[in-house]
Order: sequence, then structure tokens, then C-alpha cells
Amino acid sequence: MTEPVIVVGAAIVRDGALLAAQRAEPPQLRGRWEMPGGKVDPGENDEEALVRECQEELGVRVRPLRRIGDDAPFPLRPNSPPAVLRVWLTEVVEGEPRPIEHLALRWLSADTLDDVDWLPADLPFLDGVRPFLTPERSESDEPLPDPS
Ligand SMILES: Nc1nc2c([nH]c(=O)n2[C@H]2C[C@H](O)[C@@H](COP(=O)(O)OP(=O)(O)OP(=O)(O)O)O2)c(=O)[nH]1
Repeated sequence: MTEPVIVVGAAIVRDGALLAAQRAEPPQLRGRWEMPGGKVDPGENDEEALVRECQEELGVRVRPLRRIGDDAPFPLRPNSPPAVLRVWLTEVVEGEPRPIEHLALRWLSADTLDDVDWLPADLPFLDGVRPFLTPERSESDEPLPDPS
């Protein structure tokens, strides 16, 4: 039996928010949201693939910290054998993410995590990310000005 294609996704969390990326391609996935990443190439391990993909897609250097959740099978194409999505909690160690290959990037707080149209394979991972997120700060959370 052939091994499934492994797709790694980076759950990049910073300051209590998750970085979500909006796909440009292929046309049937355009506009939907995912975690940055991609297919693990032959001879590469998961962490190496994540570091390479985040450099290519976001222009940043990342460090994968640990896995979140279990492998999630999903159809890469209709009628093809299922691929597997594997998600890693990841931190940016250098650079500021830019949407090099995506239409847009968004930092999602606990309050906005469900606001974007996630690819279906990503949905089971959101609960594993949620504990790392904080609610959106609203104006009323701002510290009051010092009266003196
Ligand atoms: N990167 C990524 N892909 C995901 C996620 N969820 C999900 O269903 N996918 C799907 C979309 C694509 O069909 C596939 C990943 O393909 P890709 O096009 O991003 O991979 P790649 O960069 O290695 O592409 P290529 O070399 O084959 O062109 O996995 C996710 O969170 N991140």
C-alpha cells in the first residue's frame, strides 16, 4: 500500500492569536482559509517541511514546537486516496509574516477563530488551538487613563 501524502499545517500563535491564511489556488479552494504549510517532500521530515513552507509562503523563519491533535484524513482530490493533515503549534522566530502566496493573512483571537471559512480538514484542529488564544481586546479593556 502506498503511504498517504502528508500535509503539514503551522498553527502559528502569537500574542494569543492564530495566523490564518486565505488560499489563492486552486480555483475550487480560492478564498478559503487554512494554516500555512503544504506537502512534506520526499526525504524531508514534518518540521523541515513546515520551516520550508513558512519561509516560502510567509517569508518568516519558524520553529515547530509540538503537534496539536491527531492526523486528519482528507481528500486531496475527488476519488484520490486520502491525504493526511498534521498540525504543529509553531512560533515565528524571525521576520513578520507576509501573504506571499496567499490572498490575505489574519490574526484570529478566541473571539474571531470561527469567523473565517476554514478548509474542512482544519476544523477538527481549532479546539486544540483555542486554549492558546485570548479574547479580542476591546476599547473597554484598555486601562483607564491615569487621572493625575
Ligand atoms: N497548507 C495547507 N493545506 C491544507 C490545509 N488544510 C487542507 O485541507 N489543505 C489542503 C489544501 C491542498 O489541497 C493541500 C496542500 O497543498 P498545497 O498546495 O498547500 O501544498 P504544496 O505547497 O506542497 O503544493 P504543491 O507543491 O503540490 O504545489 O492540503 C492547511 O491547513 N494548510
